[in-house]
Amino acid sequence: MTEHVFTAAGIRALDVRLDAAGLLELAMEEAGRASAAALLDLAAGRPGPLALLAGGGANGGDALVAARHLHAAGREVQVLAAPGTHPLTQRNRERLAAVGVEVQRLSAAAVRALPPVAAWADGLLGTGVSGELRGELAGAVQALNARAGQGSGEPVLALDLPSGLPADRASAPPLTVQATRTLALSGYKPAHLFGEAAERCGPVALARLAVPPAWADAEAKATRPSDTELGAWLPRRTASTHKGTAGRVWVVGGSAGMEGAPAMAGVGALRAGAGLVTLHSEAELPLPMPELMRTRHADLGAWLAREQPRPDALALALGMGLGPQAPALARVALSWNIPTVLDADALQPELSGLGHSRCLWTPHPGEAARLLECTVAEVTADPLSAAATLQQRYGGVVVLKGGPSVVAWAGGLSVSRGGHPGMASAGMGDTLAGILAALLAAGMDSRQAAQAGVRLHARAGERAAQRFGYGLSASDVAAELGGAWADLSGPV
Ligand SMILES: NC(=O)C1=CN([C@@H]2O[C@H](COP(=O)(O)OP(=O)(O)OC[C@H]3O[C@@H](n4cnc5c(N)ncnc54)[C@H](OP(=O)(O)O)[C@@H]3O)[C@@H](O)[C@H]2O)[C@@H](O)CC1
Ligand SMILES: Nc1ncnc2c1ncn2[C@@H]1O[C@H](COP(=O)(O)OP(=O)(O)O)[C@@H](O)[C@H]1O
Repeated sequence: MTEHVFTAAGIRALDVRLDAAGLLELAMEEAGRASAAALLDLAAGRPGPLALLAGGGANGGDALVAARHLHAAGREVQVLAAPGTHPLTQRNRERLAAVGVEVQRLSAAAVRALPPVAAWADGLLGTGVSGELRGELAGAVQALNARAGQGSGEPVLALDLPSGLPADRASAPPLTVQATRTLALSGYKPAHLFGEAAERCGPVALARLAVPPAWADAEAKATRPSDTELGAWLPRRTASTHKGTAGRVWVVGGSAGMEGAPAMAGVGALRAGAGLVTLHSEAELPLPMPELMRTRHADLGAWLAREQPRPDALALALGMGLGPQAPALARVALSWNIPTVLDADALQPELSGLGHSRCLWTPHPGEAARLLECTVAEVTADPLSAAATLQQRYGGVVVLKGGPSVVAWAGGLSVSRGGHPGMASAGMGDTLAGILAALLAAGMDSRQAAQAGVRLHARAGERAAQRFGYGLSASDVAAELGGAWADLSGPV
């Protein structure tokens, strides 16, 4: 099932819909029940009470509901709460009192004074945070981090978000809760997925809540498609498929000293099912697999100018190690209007506006910063917005690579799952460019090819990491593509 990624504004809009339908209170009840279950799981095997911290807003309401469910399950709870500002939070505080649970006033001193606990729930602040933490919440968060970080072993479950962490950004302010785990409510937020913010969350689990899918689709900023959905898009071979119909890929790249990049792209294309892969270069390229074909050109520009796009299924991957002539060659390739992946040296600002519906741009954050004429930090602080802006400026479909990668098309965004930190090594992006070209050559549309190709690559990385760990190389990842394909779509 598709998961959603919401900004804080998206959650506010969703809450307005829930409220209008009389469902917001039920959603808080569900959030609290899921939080109680997640806290029990985190505390499993640890002695002592469960401590719940509640802020004044709806995030605090979730914590108070969780406390009621834990109490009903026979667990000892210690509840520290700020005065309720949200009506549902006040109501749940009254309900907690009615079942006999005492609520202490939240303060840093009260956090420090609690006896050893089995685990903490941080329900101080969720998507409603604005600015740096202030007042008693700042003190309480410092006291919590000090306790949990001082070898007490007391784990912290963040409800929706670690308090103080803005939902929409990958960067993190100096003071936020450092969570052991986070339970995302309704959907993921950008902070759960990217950069330093994701590190403050720890591993993130999702509690969907009973939100109608159409509302989630309407209010989400991005989706996170499941492997089953992506696998269903992958092309299927039949007994009558032959190499000419499986898809033909031309890789155009390489220059003196950069001979490996197009070769890696070629391997990626072959391993992703392309029937015929030819490397075109002015340089003498290595052939890491004898199944690859290679044509050396005296002048790539003159060759491309003479060539006509073939009528048979053909996709281009252009730019890997190509050097300064890449943008001029990319211009010619784009004028052919055939499925094309532009990578590495072909990712240049002068190509702005030239993308078409069958072309993919595959920048890493450094290349994205060059294309957007901004800093890398600006790209990585908000990868969803950066990918959307790139798509608007360049056209076609954009794959902003990273852990995770973002795919942007006209009118939509998706975030990839999985991958492995060992994939931060040379040639990994070249392999991806080849995979994407193979999927385009097999007839997939560019949006689906981008989403499925990025996940195939990430899945192959996960599989290769089981064997090679951090010593992962792009060739190891390519070798796992067949297995990754089977994981997504079942045996071929
Ligand atoms: N559909 C869903 O997913 C559902 C989500 N739900 C939950 O709702 C949560 C969002 O709740 P929310 O909008 O009430 O905001 P929330 O995070 O509690 O913060 C507001 C409070 O924080 C305070 N405050 C703000 N900044 C501050 C600062 N820097 N330093 C100190 N204080 C600061 C602010 O005070 P004020 O600024 O008003 O003085 C106000 O009291 C969401 O994360 C999820 O947990 C479910 O319950 C229902 C369905
Ligand atoms: N930490 C990570 N987690 C998941 N995937 C990653 C991670 N680091 C890098 N990758 C993936 O590896 C690839 C690296 O691409 P790129 O930087 O272009 O490599 P190169 O230019 O060396 O070929 C991208 O597809 C990216 O998504």
